[in-house]
Amino acid sequence: MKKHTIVVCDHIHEAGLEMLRNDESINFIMAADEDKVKLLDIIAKADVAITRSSTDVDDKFINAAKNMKAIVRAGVGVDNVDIEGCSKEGIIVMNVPTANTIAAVELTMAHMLSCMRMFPYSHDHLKNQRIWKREKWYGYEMKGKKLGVIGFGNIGSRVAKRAQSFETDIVVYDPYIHPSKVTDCDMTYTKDFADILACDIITIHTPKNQETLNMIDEAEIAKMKDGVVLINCARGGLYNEEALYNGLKSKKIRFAGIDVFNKEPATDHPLLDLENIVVSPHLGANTYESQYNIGTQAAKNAIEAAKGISFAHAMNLPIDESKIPSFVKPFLEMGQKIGFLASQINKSQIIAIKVSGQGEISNYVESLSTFVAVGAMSQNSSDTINYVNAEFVAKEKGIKIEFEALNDSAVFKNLITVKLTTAEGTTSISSTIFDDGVKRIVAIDGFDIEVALKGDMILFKNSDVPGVIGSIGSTLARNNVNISDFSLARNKDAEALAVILVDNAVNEATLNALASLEACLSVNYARL
Ligand SMILES: NC(=O)C1=CN([C@@H]2O[C@H](COP(=O)(O)OP(=O)(O)OC[C@H]3O[C@@H](n4cnc5c(N)ncnc54)[C@H](O)[C@@H]3O)[C@@H](O)[C@H]2O)C=CC1
Ligand SMILES: O=C(O)CCC(=O)C(=O)O
Repeated sequence: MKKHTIVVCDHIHEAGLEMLRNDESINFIMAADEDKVKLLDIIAKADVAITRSSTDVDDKFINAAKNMKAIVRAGVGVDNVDIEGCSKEGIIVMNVPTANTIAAVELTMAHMLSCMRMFPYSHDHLKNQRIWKREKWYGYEMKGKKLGVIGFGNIGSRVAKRAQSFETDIVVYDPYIHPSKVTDCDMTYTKDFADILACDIITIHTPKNQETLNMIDEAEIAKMKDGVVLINCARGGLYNEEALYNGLKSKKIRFAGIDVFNKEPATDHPLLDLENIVVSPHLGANTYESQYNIGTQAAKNAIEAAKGISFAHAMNLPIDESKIPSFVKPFLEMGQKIGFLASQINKSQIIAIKVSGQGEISNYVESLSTFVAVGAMSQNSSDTINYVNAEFVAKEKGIKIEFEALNDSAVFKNLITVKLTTAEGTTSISSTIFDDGVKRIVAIDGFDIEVALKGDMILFKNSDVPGVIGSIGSTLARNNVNISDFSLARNKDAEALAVILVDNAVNEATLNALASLEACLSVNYARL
């Protein structure tokens, strides 16, 4: 079996490392403690890399990453990843967008309250200097103050909600959202940045890019209230650091809470010399819960990307995400998984891939076909297949990719059907996503079946005679395979198909034992 190499470039949670170690198809290399120059040699072998903010994905990294299919940024911000450079080399960039949201929100609140009450300073006075001087430590209340929130995404919106419970008035600036997202929460939405500058406390939660770099500079600080409090737990440089220093020094800015710096590590930064600043060394994501979530999600996404099953939260897709409604992306991911599944059921040389869409998803069937092709061609290919090169590789291999929009389904709001034709014949799989968000297969080769699209799956086709379910169950039990879900369907030709989800990997001997059951017509095994 060809092993896929995943290199972990920065520290992630042990649970994520364990997932990489335990997957027999993964060659896992831990390089978090390697010197960044040596790392360049190591990533030359990598199919996928997992990075955090300590590893810059720059031109040196990209040039060294000769085999790289994908990079998983184990966190949100991708400002240290050259996404355009990656796209040119066909490298998919993925992030883990919500796993550390709460950690970052709560750290922001800690900074805000620390600034309002100068808490770390009074703590230091008593604890380290043994001075009891209550009259020195008068702070301010959050109640009745105006908090300006720049960026109302996952983190900003939750910071705003938490501050609201302190009876703080919230003013939000985020030109990329619908104002009702803010006004529905009884907060004020503004398009005028001056309204933010007029607040008592300002916190920023945007990505760092050309538009947001130095968003708060000398001119903006000059327009602020005297005694304003500024918080930055997003990225260094969103507040110009020199302007921030000057504002704090002159006491125009009363206090600042800063988790992030333009250049990190920042142990020698002039801001650290000031006495009206609370700092932390980029700890936004540092909770046990968040690191567990990020580590395991990054590992799962890296494994799936290495195998070509899916590229969750890909940021450089061949389609403009801002032009597709949010319901489409999970269908694209599902399409890739279905392609991958079909290629495990029908293992011969691929001749054609046809994708049909019904419902609103039919408007996106061309993009869907690219995702299905990536999934289908990844299984038995020594090439690196991704969204960027899938069409080209298919053409080279003589694989025909077709797509069509069909009339709405009588049953499903949205339905996609993938037909994979190989030298052995055609396999057809239909799938949908129900309102609960779970991706489900609803038909395989004409059998109407309902089964979740995940995990280890045995597809057992048999003549529809009594006693088959029992003998499948006892064969699996004898081979220590635990069934987690069993779905059964029949067709009009007196045949039945069982799709059995199992808890652990199934070996060749077990599959042979199933194949030898009297009524068996075929057995297939797929791993998603
Ligand atoms: N300190 C830390 O350890 C952490 C820092 N972060 C940083 O926080 C940032 C925000 O994270 P999330 O809320 O999860 O991202 P998100 O993508 O959910 O939200 C970002 C929001 O900023 C808005 N935005 C973009 N450009 C803007 C502009 N010019 N003006 C106003 N709003 C603008 C977007 O419309 C979006 O609503 C990340 O990009 C990352 O850099 C995230 C996690 C941990
Ligand atoms: O894990 C990290 O590198 C810090 C988290 C962070 O800054 C992010 O997720 O954007």
